[in-house]
Amino acid sequence: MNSLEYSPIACQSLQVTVVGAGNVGRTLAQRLVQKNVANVVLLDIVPGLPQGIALDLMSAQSVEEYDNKIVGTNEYEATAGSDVVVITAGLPRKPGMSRDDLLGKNANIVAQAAREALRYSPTAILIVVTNPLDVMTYLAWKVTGLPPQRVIGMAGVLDSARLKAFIAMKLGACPSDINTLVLGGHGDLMLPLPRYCTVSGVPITELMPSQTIAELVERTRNGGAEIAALLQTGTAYYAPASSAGVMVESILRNQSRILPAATYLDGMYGLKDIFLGVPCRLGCRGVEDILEVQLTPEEKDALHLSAEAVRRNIDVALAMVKDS
Ligand SMILES: NC(=O)c1ccc[n+]([C@@H]2O[C@H](COP(=O)([O-])OP(=O)(O)OC[C@H]3O[C@@H](n4cnc5c(N)ncnc54)[C@H](O)[C@@H]3O)[C@@H](O)[C@H]2O)c1
Ligand SMILES: O=C(O)C[C@H](O)C(=O)O
Repeated sequence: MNSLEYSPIACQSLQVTVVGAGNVGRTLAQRLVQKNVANVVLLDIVPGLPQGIALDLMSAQSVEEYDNKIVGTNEYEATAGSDVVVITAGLPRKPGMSRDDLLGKNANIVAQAAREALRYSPTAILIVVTNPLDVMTYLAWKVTGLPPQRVIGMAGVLDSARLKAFIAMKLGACPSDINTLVLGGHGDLMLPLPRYCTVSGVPITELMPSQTIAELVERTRNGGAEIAALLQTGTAYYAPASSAGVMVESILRNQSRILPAATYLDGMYGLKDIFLGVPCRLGCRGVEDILEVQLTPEEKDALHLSAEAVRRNIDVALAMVKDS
């Protein structure tokens, strides 16, 4: 053979659209292609930005040895046929702001992104990352009219991972030996559950005094704000991108991983018509199951308090996008 003539093989690859090519979006895109999870279409409103990042990541292909491809675009048409859509578009908070302060800026961005992306990929599963997370996930579900199991918010994996990191640092343990569970909304009232946290199966309540556990719980609740204050410009993105990445992977590889995520509750945990973080089985149909863990009366009250904080903003968000 003296010439390189490739005959194209008709094959269909998995495709993920990532809306928003900022810190979280571009890092997620990198993770997905480097782990060979799927091809990625990276979309942003800024002309040239997603195209530049895509070209940079394609240039790393031979060095890092991955096969999946990434293209950048400003047009939703180019995202057609995606299996999963992840929305990371929107503003991050600045130090001193709460995530809820982003509602006014991000509601229309998320509503438009969800509608447009689903118009071109009508069978996709939608993962929302933009804050305020639980409200934006509800909004994306409402404006797309998708079955609720196909709309999922990313936060619980991140919050649980932060708690794992803090436990590992405190005990000098290996993070992958640690299991944690954080329920509720992705806000100041999230509910880390020490009773369900273990190191190689041993409850942390047997490994640390309650005062230390209380400090780690508080640090987890403030985990996002702690990083925002250190960075000064922007918020966390490596762990958020990793967290969204494992959710995408569990869906596309039908791994059935049980991961905490914002899902639609219709009676479970005594809550109705709300997206809130609880353990979900994620597979090829999206949320395949929701696990209802046993809660003490105090934990249940705390979960409901967190839900109320989310619920207060849902109507505000819906009113914002009503006429757009
Ligand atoms: N759920 C979580 O746990 C979690 C974790 C980290 C960040 N976040 C949130 O994710 C969002 C993004 O964070 P980031 O750090 O990547 O911000 P960033 O500012 O780095 O990136 C945001 C990107 O969105 C783009 N964008 C804005 N409007 C758009 C539109 N209409 N269509 C397409 N793209 C648009 C911007 O051009 C920018 O590139 C923020 O709201 C942040 O609070 C959530
Ligand atoms: O803290 C933020 O605003 C970003 C994100 O929600 C996080 O927890 O890192």
